[in-house]
Amino acid sequence: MAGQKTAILSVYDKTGLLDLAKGLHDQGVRILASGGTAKMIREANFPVEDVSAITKAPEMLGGRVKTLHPAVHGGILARNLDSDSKDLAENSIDKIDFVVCNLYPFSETVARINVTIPEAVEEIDIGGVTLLRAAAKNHSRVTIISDPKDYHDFLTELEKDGEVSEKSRQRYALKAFEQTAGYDSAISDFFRKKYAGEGEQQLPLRYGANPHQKPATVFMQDSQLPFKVLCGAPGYINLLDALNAWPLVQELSNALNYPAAASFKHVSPAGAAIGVPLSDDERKAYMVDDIDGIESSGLAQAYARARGADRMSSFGDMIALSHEVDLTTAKIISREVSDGVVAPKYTDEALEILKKKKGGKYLVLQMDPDYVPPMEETRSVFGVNLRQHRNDAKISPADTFNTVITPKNSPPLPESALRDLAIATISLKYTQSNSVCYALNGQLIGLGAGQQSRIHCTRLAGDKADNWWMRFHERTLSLKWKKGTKRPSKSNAIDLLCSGLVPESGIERDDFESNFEEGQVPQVFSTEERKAWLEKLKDVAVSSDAFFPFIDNIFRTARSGAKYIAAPTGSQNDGAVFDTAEKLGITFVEQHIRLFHH
Ligand SMILES: NC(=O)c1ncn([C@@H]2O[C@H](COP(=O)(O)O)[C@@H](O)[C@H]2O)c1NC=O
Repeated sequence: MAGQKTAILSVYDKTGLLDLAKGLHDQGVRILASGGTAKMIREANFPVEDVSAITKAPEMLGGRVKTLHPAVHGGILARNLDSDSKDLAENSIDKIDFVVCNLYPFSETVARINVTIPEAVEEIDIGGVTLLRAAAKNHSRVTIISDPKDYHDFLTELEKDGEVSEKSRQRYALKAFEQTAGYDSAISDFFRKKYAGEGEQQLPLRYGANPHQKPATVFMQDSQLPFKVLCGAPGYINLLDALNAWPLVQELSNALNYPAAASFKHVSPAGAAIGVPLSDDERKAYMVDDIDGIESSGLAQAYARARGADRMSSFGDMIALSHEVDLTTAKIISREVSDGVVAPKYTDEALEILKKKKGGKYLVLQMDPDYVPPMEETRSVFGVNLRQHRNDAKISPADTFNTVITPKNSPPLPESALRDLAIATISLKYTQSNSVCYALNGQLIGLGAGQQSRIHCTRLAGDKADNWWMRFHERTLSLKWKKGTKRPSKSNAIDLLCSGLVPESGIERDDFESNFEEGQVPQVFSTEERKAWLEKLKDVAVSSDAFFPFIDNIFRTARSGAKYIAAPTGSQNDGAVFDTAEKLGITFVEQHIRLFHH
């Protein structure tokens, strides 16, 4: 019939099929359908032709080939071009105007327990995906309906206007493209689990963020994982830590030309540092004074500093190291409570030590140092996808801290200040926001992460910096431990002493005292002693991941020896913030890039 439109129907889910067939018939549309679809329409007494009426070929191979034929796809893909019309005419093919198709239930099938590969294979829809993609490709002329929920609106529009608008065709085409994309990704997910070597492109994880969150997995879509597991079995949070800690040390090392280390907990650094040589007091405070050869290993000194920044928070850390792990560094790690380490390389002897840790369960990851992540990063939260350009802002001591706001006519910042500002700022780039970081001597000394208010970050980081500094007080350095006191207990007792929280009496006091030799329990610090010692903390560099909204932050940093502050500007209170810094003798540098991280 001249001018008659043609629809091809091939649906697994036959919901609403008869209403659709009736509606199409009422509009004078010629209906072609594949086997089961045609059968159902025919049994309801609506006119329908088998696809074989145009293909002149039977369905074959048990349904593997039904609609895969030039008579179908020529009819769908032909444009309104003379050359296409000529091709169709020469091959006696009619144009198809509407395609209605939904696919074999692959996801539902593979979700069944114990599904076999042959069962899954038979559920891979070929002809349907081809129908969807061909019709969606040619949506400038063809309408593709892939969702039974759209039958009603489609028919209503057809009845009203006698055709489907361009806008509707675009919307339906997009839906079809999304469906084929989702379908293909379900298929590749299934076969990745079956065929990709474990640890190559994918890796099952013990569980997700919590033990009841199973299953959990890590995978790459079209390439190998950028790390190898040399020992242990990573958990979900281990990998979140490792994949934040690794770029942090890589950036630190590249920016400052030193080996770098980070000690991560819950996706924020507890410590980060470069391998600046350690003083005798630092070796004592960081509990590495008995490590032979530490002075000749930059990496070991970097980790001693990173771990030493906040020993309590580093308990059970995920470590990142920028360079090949040597014996000295492995020795330091081997006696700390730690969950795992990521590094580009390990010497044989270092690896041997690490593999023995935690009864052979210590996580050792080898990172590909040449791995470059894609510029776009996507995550899904509550079923909703979020995509952004990666934070590829480059922070360097030479270029990032040149806009000195106060004092006016400031001389150039000393190299040590530029180094420490860079360490603090690069650390913030990989710290959960809000965040403020204090740094000195090539290492982070106090970090306030994940607070909703900036002053709470500034206080938390400042209190940690104070605590760190109290650990260098002579009394702390010369504590007399009871024989057998374990390193974590020492760190806890030191933390209590240094933060001024030792109670006067009671079982907590008894517990504190139990760490020391008889008659050697340290005096707590008096208010005057604390004040006098903290006044000696100087030249501290402070960085903030966003502007300071109030001057209280500046007051707080000054109490912990701040001499340099780098922060973005843009607050209504900028003027007051700068003035306060100037009054307190602090050099305030504008750092132009906001560094929120989540
Ligand atoms: N092989 C083919 O040519 C083919 N053409 C369409 N299908 C699918 O067959 C199903 C409909 O089959 P039936 O009409 O026989 O119930 C639809 O899910 C459709 O996506 C096919 N099946 C698999 O690829």
